[in-house]
Amino acid sequence: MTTPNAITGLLPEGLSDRLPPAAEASAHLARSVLDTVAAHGYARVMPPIAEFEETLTQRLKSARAQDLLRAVDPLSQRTLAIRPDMTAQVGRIAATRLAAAARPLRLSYGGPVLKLRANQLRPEREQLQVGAELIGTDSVAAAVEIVNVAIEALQAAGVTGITIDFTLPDLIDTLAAGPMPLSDTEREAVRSELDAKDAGALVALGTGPAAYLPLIEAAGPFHAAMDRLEAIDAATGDGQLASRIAALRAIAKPIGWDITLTLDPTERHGFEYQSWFGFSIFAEGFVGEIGRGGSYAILRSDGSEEPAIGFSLYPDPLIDAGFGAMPVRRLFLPLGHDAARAKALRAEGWRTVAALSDADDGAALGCSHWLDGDAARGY
Ligand SMILES: N[C@@H](Cc1c[nH]c[nH+]1)C(=O)O
Repeated sequence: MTTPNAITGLLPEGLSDRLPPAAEASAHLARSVLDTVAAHGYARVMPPIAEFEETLTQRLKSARAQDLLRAVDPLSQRTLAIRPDMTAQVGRIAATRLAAAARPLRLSYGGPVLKLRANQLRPEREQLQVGAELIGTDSVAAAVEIVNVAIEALQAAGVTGITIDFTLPDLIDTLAAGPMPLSDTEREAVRSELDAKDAGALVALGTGPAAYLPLIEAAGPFHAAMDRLEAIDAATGDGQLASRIAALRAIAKPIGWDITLTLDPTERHGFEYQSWFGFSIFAEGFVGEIGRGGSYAILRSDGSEEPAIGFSLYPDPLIDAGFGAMPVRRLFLPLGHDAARAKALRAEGWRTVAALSDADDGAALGCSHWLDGDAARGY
């Protein structure tokens, strides 16, 4: 007979517990990011963990029905989904309950999100997401603010070796509809070959698709890649890209020398609903992105669109690596200790662990010190 999960404590794949001290480090890191964005005027919202499936998937322009963890709600008889991303929820709040609030509207959020499938880079399906959204504009000034607040939030949390990889999520669509025409099927094929950076396969698609070949080269360290992108724009003789190029340069300009900038103009992995501008955030020593952001459009109930821009951080790998950990001083209080002295020590930042019986062992309970009369003594 197999043991029921209720007894083994087995959790579903990709879901796990955070134990001490990582659970507290996680809360501390999230607090640090939220405090940084709050200092820049972003006010926190707390959307629910689940909502009607269509409100999660239809609020942002170009968002496709995603892989969602769904359940039929016995109360409403409607399909609910657990949020895989909070940006659409913030968009819903901005478009409905905060529709009359002054723009630009700055909102922040933090909480768990659930991805239906884990990937090899991130086996966890539940992830902490902390971010900020600037609603009412997706101007260059807004992009400068969002990128810099994201960097500041990570730096305040102690992260170093940050790389920002810029992308132009709707670049292929813009070029295909203008100077470098493609049919719909060609466009999909060009996208996947550019994703794979497969020059041979791109050329084999025909002359229309082959025109996109130079874009493979326009990836890498920011300034060199930007020069190549400019050359592509000049060669198509169209200047369609000129405003995007100028915008990217303006966004890059105020970013500190200690941040590495790269450009991957056709990167679209993870940029499902972002429009003219997107960026991924990497940190040295971590595989895969630790954050992502960009411009997008929120659909209002009357069918009109509102521009917005924001970023989300996924700090779990940072927490696993020890970021957010706080040095704590734990003080064991033996039976019969001086309660007033213990209270005073707590006010000084000590964490106290009071004995409940003679059998309690402070050192075994993780205390570094014990209260001996008035004094804290090390074990
Ligand atoms: N929520 C997006 C990033 C984003 C925030 N705002 C705009 N884009 C993500 O997690 O991929």
